[in-house]
Amino acid sequence: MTSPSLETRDLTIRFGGHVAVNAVSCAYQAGTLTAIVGPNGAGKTTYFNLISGQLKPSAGSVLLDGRDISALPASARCHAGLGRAFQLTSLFPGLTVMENVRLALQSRKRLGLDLWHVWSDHKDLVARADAVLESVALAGRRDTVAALLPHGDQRKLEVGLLMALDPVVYMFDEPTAGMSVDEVPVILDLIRMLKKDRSKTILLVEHKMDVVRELADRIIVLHNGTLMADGEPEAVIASPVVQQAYLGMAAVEEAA
Ligand SMILES: Nc1ncnc2c1ncn2[C@@H]1O[C@H](COP(=O)(O)OP(=O)(O)OP(=O)(O)O)[C@@H](O)[C@H]1O
Repeated sequence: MTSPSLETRDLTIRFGGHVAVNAVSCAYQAGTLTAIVGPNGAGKTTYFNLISGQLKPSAGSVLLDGRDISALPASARCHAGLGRAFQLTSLFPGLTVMENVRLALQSRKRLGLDLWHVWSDHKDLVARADAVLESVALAGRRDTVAALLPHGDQRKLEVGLLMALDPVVYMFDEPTAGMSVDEVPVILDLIRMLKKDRSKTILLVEHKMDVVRELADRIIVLHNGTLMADGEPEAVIASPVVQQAYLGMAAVEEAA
């Protein structure tokens, strides 16, 4: 087996006396989508926050391509290749769709204040930004101000910004939450498209078991901050302990 692109080792965080994530060790391979499931309060978002650097662990480490990134702040982890979708908070609402993507491409190349490079690379950036907009089906909206986009298109733009950063690892925390019935398939199509790139590792926190079942190559289950199941979707979903105690019969019936 090839070395994992992302790994957590004994990752732990305590809030006062409460252990929200408890010694979670897990390795994630390129070319796989892992769904992280578990009941409310299981520690899924906290685990994500520890990986992306929004929270500092009480113990344990995070490795990206074998490098220990535990001491890096969130912004440096992003530059190192961890791409996390934050629902709409990463958009510049007053800029156009094209300008948003162009800025994301520039930030990846760390061109921010180097005016000569900004100028000489401008045409290349615009061409690449157009390619990103094409892949997220927003080419027709390139000159629209982001704030004026319908909600579903804003979410597509957010995925486009993430793609512009070309991360090694994509992290989605309930990407379809709050979306209308029409918008959900659009985001799921984008995740399916990202999955085709076998060099990428995708982590997905998702409550909807039908979505998990369709997209996941592997499911891990967190409960009370502890990793309590890990394996292929069918086996994890079918395991009695997960069905009865942790997913709830409603979720299991929905997935059937
Ligand atoms: N900053 C914090 N301070 C104190 N407790 C916290 C903090 N963040 C999370 N927790 C607690 O840690 C536990 C795990 O929360 P978390 O949000 O990670 O669960 P989750 O699995 O993502 O839940 P949900 O599915 O409802 O989003 C909860 O008991 C929560 O109250």
